[in-house]
Amino acid sequence: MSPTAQILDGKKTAAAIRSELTTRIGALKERGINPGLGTVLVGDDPGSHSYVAGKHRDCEQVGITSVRRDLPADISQADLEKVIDELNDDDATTGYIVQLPLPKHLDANAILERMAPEKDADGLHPVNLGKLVLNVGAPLDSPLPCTPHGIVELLRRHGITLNGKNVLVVGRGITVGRPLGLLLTRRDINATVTLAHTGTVDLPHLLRQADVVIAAAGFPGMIKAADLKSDAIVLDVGVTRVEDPETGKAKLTGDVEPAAASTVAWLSPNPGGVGPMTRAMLLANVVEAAERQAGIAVGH
Ligand SMILES: Nc1nc(=O)c2c([nH]1)NC[C@@H]1CN(c3ccc(C(=O)N[C@@H](CCC(=O)O)C(=O)O)cc3)C=[N+]21
Repeated sequence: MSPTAQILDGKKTAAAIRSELTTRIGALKERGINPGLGTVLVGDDPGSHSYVAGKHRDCEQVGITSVRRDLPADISQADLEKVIDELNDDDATTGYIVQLPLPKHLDANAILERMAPEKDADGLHPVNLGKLVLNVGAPLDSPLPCTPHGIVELLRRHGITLNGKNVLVVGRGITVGRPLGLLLTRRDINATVTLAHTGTVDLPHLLRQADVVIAAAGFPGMIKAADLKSDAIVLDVGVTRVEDPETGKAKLTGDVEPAAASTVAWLSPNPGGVGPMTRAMLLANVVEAAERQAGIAVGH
């Protein structure tokens, strides 16, 4: 079957956002403010390395200074905390991220909590997640988590509203599913959200009722085309690295069966969908943090 779904084009949308941000970065620089992103990467996972490299390329493109802190896989909690303290105190770093997941011997929650909340470019600090729960602030006073924000922006810029729709989020991870459920149930978005996870008993039953499916579970092919409504809007967020049997090279695969491209109404491709939007929203968080730190109204 040929593809019939309309494409939620994350690559193109992210490029438009980067271009808007370039203007705001120019305005900041005219006032003598240089937004700067720091990245903290622990260990040598190839996937994490490639994501972090992408973030630095994006920064370069829009005129954000970026600094890398690449640390050995066996770094101690105390030494990693020292790096966090340095970044909190470094005026050149207006925002930074700690690439997740961290090696198992490290306490990721303690690291996130040690970050200065106003420098949290990922929106994953407990204070910023708390503001999301309390429904205050973001994006004016606090950053939103990048992937949930990217999903909302991708839909909005394709003219899709969620008011009154049944949205099924698959996955309860801290970077996507959990905060996404909170964001989509805000009054201004007004979706009815079901949050499914590995303990869900009858996923196909939920899929058949869903107007919108956001798959962020990390299991390739777990969302079957046959279970999706023909008018469904489907966002494929999951990223799993698998080896291409033909070339032997690593490639990225989403959670949605590829056949869905010819059975549903809208589909975000993967790659080329939510991934680029996540990166664009990271840049937006860095710019907004610099605007707040300079006392400029966010978005101006
Ligand atoms: N502290 C933290 N913040 C994160 O935002 C974070 C993280 N840890 N850990 C891992 C996940 C994963 N993630 C992706 C970002 C961009 C793409 C992306 O741009 N993907 C491209 C393809 C990139 C490629 O081919 O390598 C695409 O979908 O088109 C994918 C995945 C951010 N994460």
